[in-house]
Amino acid sequence: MKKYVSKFHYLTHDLPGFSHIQQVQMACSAGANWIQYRCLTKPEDELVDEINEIAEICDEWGATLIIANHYDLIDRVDAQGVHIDDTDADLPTIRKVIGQDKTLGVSAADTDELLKLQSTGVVDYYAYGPFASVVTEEPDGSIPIGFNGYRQLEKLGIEIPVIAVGGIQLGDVENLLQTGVDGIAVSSAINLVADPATKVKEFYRKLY
Ligand SMILES: Cc1ncc(COP(=O)(O)OP(=O)(O)O)c(N)n1
Ligand SMILES: Cc1nc(C(=O)O)sc1CCOP(=O)(O)O
Ligand SMILES: [Mg+2]
Repeated sequence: MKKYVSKFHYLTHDLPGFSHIQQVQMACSAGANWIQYRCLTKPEDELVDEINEIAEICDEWGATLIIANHYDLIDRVDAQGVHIDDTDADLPTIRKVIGQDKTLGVSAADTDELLKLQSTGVVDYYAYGPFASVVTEEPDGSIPIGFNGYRQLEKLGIEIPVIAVGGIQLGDVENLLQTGVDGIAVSSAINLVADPATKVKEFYRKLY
């Protein structure tokens, strides 16, 4: 079943002084229609309450909510889907757990991983990157793929939406779209600036 996948994925981040709930309120009120809750610090019981609070905000604004990694929580939260950052995860099992109606996104760092994911037949979109270096992470040896990395995709016969991710700045958007990617995912370029809501609006103006 083909599912709608937005051209713009806003990702929350664990930040002092700017909670996930505040981030989602900011993004939705600035017009974001696709929110990924990406919390790497809280225990599961706290996650459920926070996700459901965030789900209410998303409902109010008509935004889609995706949760990062915690697919086992899908029956306890009001979210449209999950994003899995481990390419080696057992994706057919995850699909069985979440069901056919939920959206399943997965991260990939090279073309072999993209093709491997495609062969599973259970993924709705790929997040492919990093496009550039990710300022919020320790270097993990992954090589930024740059514009050329996305241009190679046409030859591969990838049929599922590809979302560019990792180190994307506003000024990269036009050139990224020209490579043929279906959308972009952004966290730091919004969450770490003085006026994140204005930045969300600027990303939307570039994308639509
Ligand atoms: C849309 C989207 N893209 C990427 C990620 C997470 O990034 P990744 O590098 O795959 O995972 P970490 O190891 O950094 O957690 C995401 N959550 N969503
Ligand atoms: C957390 C994360 N890691 C990525 C990787 O490719 O390793 S992409 C990503 C999502 C956010 O990226 P940004 O903050 O640069 O927008
Ligand atoms: Mg990463």
